[in-house]
Amino acid sequence: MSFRMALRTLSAKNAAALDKELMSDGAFSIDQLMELAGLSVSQAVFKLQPLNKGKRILVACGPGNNGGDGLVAARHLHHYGYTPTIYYPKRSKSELYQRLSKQLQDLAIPFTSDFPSALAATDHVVDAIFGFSFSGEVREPFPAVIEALRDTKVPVLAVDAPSSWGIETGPPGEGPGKGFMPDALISLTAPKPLVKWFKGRHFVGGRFLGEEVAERYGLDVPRYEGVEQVAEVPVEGEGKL
Ligand SMILES: NC(=O)C1=CN([C@@H]2O[C@H](COP(=O)(O)OP(=O)(O)OC[C@H]3O[C@@H](n4cnc5c(N)ncnc54)[C@H](O)[C@@H]3O)[C@@H](O)[C@H]2O)[C@@H](O)CC1
Ligand SMILES: [K+]
Repeated sequence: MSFRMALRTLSAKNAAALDKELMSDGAFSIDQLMELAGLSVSQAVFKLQPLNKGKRILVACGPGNNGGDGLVAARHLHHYGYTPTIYYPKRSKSELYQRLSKQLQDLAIPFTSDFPSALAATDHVVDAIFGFSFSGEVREPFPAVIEALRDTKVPVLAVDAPSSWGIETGPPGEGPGKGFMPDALISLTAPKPLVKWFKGRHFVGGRFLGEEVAERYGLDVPRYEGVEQVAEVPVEGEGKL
């Protein structure tokens, strides 16, 4: 395979443990981590879809923290000059999500319940449906959404994982996600084992990991340039992160 670099990966179990540790011993709040994760996602969009190539960004959000990253990214994208639209069919009732949604509403960012129409009228899609806690068969209302993402010609950026892929096992052999290969992926904190099957542009974001924690979890901290919140994983032979 020509693409994958030797960045060490983080299993779903360790990703959850690391999150927990950052929010206990690490003294981070979920809001902070999500803000930094979403900021990274917005910067990956900026690299993939410069403003002069089309400003309409459809952000598909799932019910968990992966969806939260999408909500945060949409807010940043608005401030960069994009026109985001949110598809968020299973809204979390938690206070954090209500605040993130309110912030978007105050910016007059539209929420849609008609995913196919929104997809037909966008320049880029952010797949923030499921991340490292996805398991089992895709439940309603998401199968049709995953199928639409699989079949669309609009470029798709997946957040942390292509939604419906197994975190350790990669592309599903059946179901709506069979054959789904997003154009780009942004891994948060560290790539998950599924990256070994991913073909496309690959970024790492979530610039909050210190060397000591990274070492303990057996991870590499990517070489972020200057103020960048994302680092692109180079094609093998093009240099090392
Ligand atoms: N340390 C990090 O890297 C950070 C990661 N964050 C994000 O948090 C994500 C993980 O968030 P969560 O643990 O909340 O989980 P996810 O957002 O991955 O998904 C969990 C949600 O999806 C639902 N779900 C799971 N399997 C399903 C299925 N088969 N069909 C339908 N619904 C299903 C669950 O009921 C739950 O509501 C990461 O992937 C990343 O995007 C950030 O928000 C914070 C910092
Ligand atoms: K995703």
